[in-house]
Amino acid sequence: MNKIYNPKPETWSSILERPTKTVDDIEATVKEIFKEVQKKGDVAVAKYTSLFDGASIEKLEVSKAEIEAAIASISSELKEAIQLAKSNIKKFHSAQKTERVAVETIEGVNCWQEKRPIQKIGLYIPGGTAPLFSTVLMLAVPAEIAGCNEIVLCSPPDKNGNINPAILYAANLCGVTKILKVGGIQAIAGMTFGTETIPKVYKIFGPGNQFVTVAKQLATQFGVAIDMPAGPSELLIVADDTAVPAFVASDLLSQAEHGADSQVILVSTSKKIIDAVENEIQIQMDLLPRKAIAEKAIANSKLIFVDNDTIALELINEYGPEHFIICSEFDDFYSNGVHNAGSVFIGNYTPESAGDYASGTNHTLPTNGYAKNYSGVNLDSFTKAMTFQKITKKGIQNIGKAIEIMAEAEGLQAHKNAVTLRLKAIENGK
Ligand SMILES: NC(=O)c1ccc[n+]([C@@H]2O[C@H](COP(=O)([O-])OP(=O)(O)OC[C@H]3O[C@@H](n4cnc5c(N)ncnc54)[C@H](O)[C@@H]3O)[C@@H](O)[C@H]2O)c1
Ligand SMILES: N[C@H](CO)Cc1c[nH]c[nH+]1
Ligand SMILES: [Zn+2]
Repeated sequence: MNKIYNPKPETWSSILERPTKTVDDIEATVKEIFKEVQKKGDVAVAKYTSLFDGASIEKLEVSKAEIEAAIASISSELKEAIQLAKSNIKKFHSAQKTERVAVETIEGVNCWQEKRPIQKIGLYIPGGTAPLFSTVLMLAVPAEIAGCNEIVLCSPPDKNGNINPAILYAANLCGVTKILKVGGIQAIAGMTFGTETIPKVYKIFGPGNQFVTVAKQLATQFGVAIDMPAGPSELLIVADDTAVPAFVASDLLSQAEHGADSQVILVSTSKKIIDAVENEIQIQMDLLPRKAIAEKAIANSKLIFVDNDTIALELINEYGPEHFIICSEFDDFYSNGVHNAGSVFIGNYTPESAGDYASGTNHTLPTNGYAKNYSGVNLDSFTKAMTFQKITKKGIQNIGKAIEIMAEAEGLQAHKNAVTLRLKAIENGK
């Protein structure tokens, strides 16, 4: 890991640069695959599934028999763990429901806002190097609460053409309506244009590698909404002498093991903690089954010493991490002062893994600095806010003159007439 002491603010952006490929590196491939899927549908999907996943798929859609076999293969221990996580995710996301907002802005002018579910949605569940069935819970549970009625799920098949049984189990448990064996760019293209087998959706959700993330961004150019760019995982920890080095190292490794392009950063006001964490990382990393992956991410990662908490907070807000862990005596200072982070974890007993699986918060979060302008997935991600209004005769009299004057000033006579005709009708006793 690179240790950096008191970096100057003008060097922060280069020090904190993400190790991910840039959009430009990937865009040409994404565009080519989109074009082909749009033109050739399932044939193109099959071609790219064979190329990138090494699988030859006869039937893209997962059958009932495959789902039943998956349910039977899951241990009762895992089923119980999934149930506990689902229950907490459901509790936290149900509490995010907002009431209908209704206001009489002026006598006779009634305005209100109501939420409506997005009817057709697509969920992308990563499966390249680890089958992230926990992501099914994070997306399908709030989708069900919101009332989305068509929930399509895409996940890459393994070489034998199968999706991991835990993904199928969780999808079935959470009301997914169609499961398709397709991943990567070809899955996002399929849900964008629709193919013979993959339904076209209105909004695509879910994390993925850089190929998936760039594909989701391209999908928006074809009229499909996306949740946000949720790419390779990131974690920034701020720790002082009250932190436990072994805990801090375990958290950093938990996100490093996602992928070689994950980024983990420690910011500290204590040189002692930096050295102790560095030592612990080496000890713990050697024992990990995914050591080869974690090692690459750790090689890119940074241990940064700063003189005080004010500088640390500025640097953290400049970076905008997906996950932010606070292990500091001054946790209120950091939690009140952080503006740019996807999800915040406070205290020595709040590992990031809790949010990944079971505490109840959502783990689909903005990466690559997008925490500066995007929220993570939440209940509102699955709804649209629609406004309504009903105006009485008294109401149009109250606002009519203002509308006429404003329409006239914009040079829009027809707008003005729509009010004038009504005001005259009221004057004439109609
Ligand atoms: N931000 C979040 O909320 C969040 C949550 C969970 C996971 N993640 C991230 O999701 C990612 C999952 O990545 P993954 O790779 O394991 O699974 P994935 O399902 O995202 O990607 C696998 C697919 O990528 C495609 N692909 C691979 N190499 C390619 C190439 N050279 N050209 C074109 N397409 C190619 C293949 O089609 C393959 O099916 C990780 O980076 C992890 O950190 C992020
Ligand atoms: N940490 C990931 C989000 O960046 C989510 C996840 C799923 N499973 C384990 N972790
Ligand atoms: Zn994780």
